[in-house]
Amino acid sequence: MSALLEVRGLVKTYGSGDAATHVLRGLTLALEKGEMAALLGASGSGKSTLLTILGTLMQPTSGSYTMLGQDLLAAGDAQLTQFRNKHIGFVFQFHNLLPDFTALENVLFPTAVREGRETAAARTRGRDLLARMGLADRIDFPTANLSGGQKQRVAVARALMNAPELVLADEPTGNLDRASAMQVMALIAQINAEEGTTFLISTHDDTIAGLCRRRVLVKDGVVTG
Ligand SMILES: Nc1ncnc2c1ncn2[C@@H]1O[C@H](COP(=O)(O)OP(=O)(O)OP(=O)(O)O)[C@@H](O)[C@H]1O
Repeated sequence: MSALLEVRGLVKTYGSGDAATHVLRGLTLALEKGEMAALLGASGSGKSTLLTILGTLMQPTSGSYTMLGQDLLAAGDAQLTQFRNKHIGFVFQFHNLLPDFTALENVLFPTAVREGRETAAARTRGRDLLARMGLADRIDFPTANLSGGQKQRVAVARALMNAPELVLADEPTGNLDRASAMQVMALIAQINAEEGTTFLISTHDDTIAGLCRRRVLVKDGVVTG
């Protein structure tokens, strides 16, 4: 495996003065290409903060961040947007799907908006991903009519649409029952094995963490294990 990303000495402080919350206190973490890692830590330890910074959606207070050889803290907004669209996928606990649109439209939407058009190749990839998520018979269903587990599988397919090197998942199984959670994790593991996509998955659930090959524990603002 080779290096995908590295953050060093990451500090994130929200607010200032008496109201300051010191969340990350010099955190260092490297992820290799093809890793599947669980991100663990008590509530409020900074997991979402770290995922948001890794996703280039927020700047740290200080520290360094390189991914695929690029210094992402030196990049401008337009450059970051382009980098994020190409290389990073996101899955959240609340999937943010458009309920009136079909599963396929939801998967294609971000790519179509970015490119200003919807290509045949994109439709083929979207259909293929939904089929691999076990949703071949739900491709043309409005997502409002899908179960929670099915919706989350659509969200995983959407995150994978551009074949990103990195997928950041913030409690992706947090509101699913055990069977659906295990199904989503099995599909993530399959994509990890087949496409070499790196996953960093925050979770409070030991069983979910046990399905990942590596555990990253955040405590007192640093990685402790
Ligand atoms: N925008 C913000 N402004 C001020 N404080 C914030 C902001 N976002 C998060 N925090 C604080 O930073 C700390 C870390 O929050 P974060 O959401 O990163 O933790 P977490 O580990 O993801 O928690 P959980 O497991 O409960 O989701 C918390 O104390 C939170 O209240």
